[in-house]
Amino acid sequence: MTTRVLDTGTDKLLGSVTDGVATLTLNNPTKRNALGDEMTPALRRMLLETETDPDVRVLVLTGAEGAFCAGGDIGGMGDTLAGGKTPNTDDMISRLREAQNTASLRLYEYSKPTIAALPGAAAGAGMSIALACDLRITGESGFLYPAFGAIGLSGDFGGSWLLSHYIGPARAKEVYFTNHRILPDDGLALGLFNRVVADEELENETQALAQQIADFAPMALRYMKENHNRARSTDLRTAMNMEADRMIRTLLSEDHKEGARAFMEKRKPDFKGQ
Ligand SMILES: CC(C)(COP(=O)(O)OP(=O)(O)OC[C@H]1O[C@@H](n2cnc3c(N)ncnc32)[C@H](O)[C@@H]1OP(=O)(O)O)[C@@H](O)C(=O)NCCC(=O)NCCSC(=O)/C=C1/CC=CC=CO1
Repeated sequence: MTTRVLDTGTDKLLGSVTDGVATLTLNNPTKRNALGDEMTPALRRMLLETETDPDVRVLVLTGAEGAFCAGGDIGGMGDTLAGGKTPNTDDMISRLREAQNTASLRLYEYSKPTIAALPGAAAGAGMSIALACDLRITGESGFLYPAFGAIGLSGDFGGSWLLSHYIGPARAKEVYFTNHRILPDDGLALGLFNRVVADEELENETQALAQQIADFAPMALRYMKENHNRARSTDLRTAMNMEADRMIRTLLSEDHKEGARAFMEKRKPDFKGQ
């Protein structure tokens, strides 16, 4: 096992790569890892950097010291979105759109599998970011919590869209309207959590799952993700046409040849990402 530390440029975001798995840790524990002025641009940069890093096959996003992320920093997010100037609605909308696109949308469209690991609260934009990941694994102390309603806000970072798609609009609206905390067992039953594990097992279980996925062929994983993401916005015929297109591309790949050879030779395949 070899671990490479990533230079994120700030101690508000920690990063490392171990055997094909990049782990980014939101690190602002006195504020439950709220997104602040240093963390958000670092996250944006590291998502781009890890996506293009050929050593990275799976991304894990987590939080330090018992929380995932408490969303925007309540004390400072208005000023940040105003760019330190007198608030101007259009400018603030542009800045928020940019922030959402470079976090939630980037994660949703990230060309490699992503896993959110929740050691505690994923609240506000933190919940949205967790929902933008492909898989969610939570410790017993983890939960999803909109938080917006409690402070007079409507919601951002794609949480409304994602939750509505995952659990249906009526249930998603109720979660938002009543500011309901989705605890591990409920989240598991709703299909929002893939796994619930003991808090002390969260890191190991997440790395084991990530490692299992990282052993698969990167091109196949990328196309699987695209097939599933696009399925939401298309009809069956179009979805099957796109499946066929991606299937043939993987069929012609070196990794498929290696996979087929390994099957015949009754050994584990060694996928090179070609
Ligand atoms: C449910 C909680 C996340 C965790 O509850 P708990 O574990 O009981 O912890 P607390 O005692 O409440 O909090 C510990 C300390 O952390 C501070 N803190 C927590 N969240 C934030 C935050 N978001 N911003 C700033 N500081 C925060 C809290 O004040 C405590 O500090 P002290 O020890 O000094 O007292 C719970 O903390 C909670 O509900 N938090 C608020 C969630 C929330 O409303 N988030 C914002 C939603 S809006 C949003 O996300 C919007 C944007 C828009 C702009 C840009 C970027 C992103 O999002």
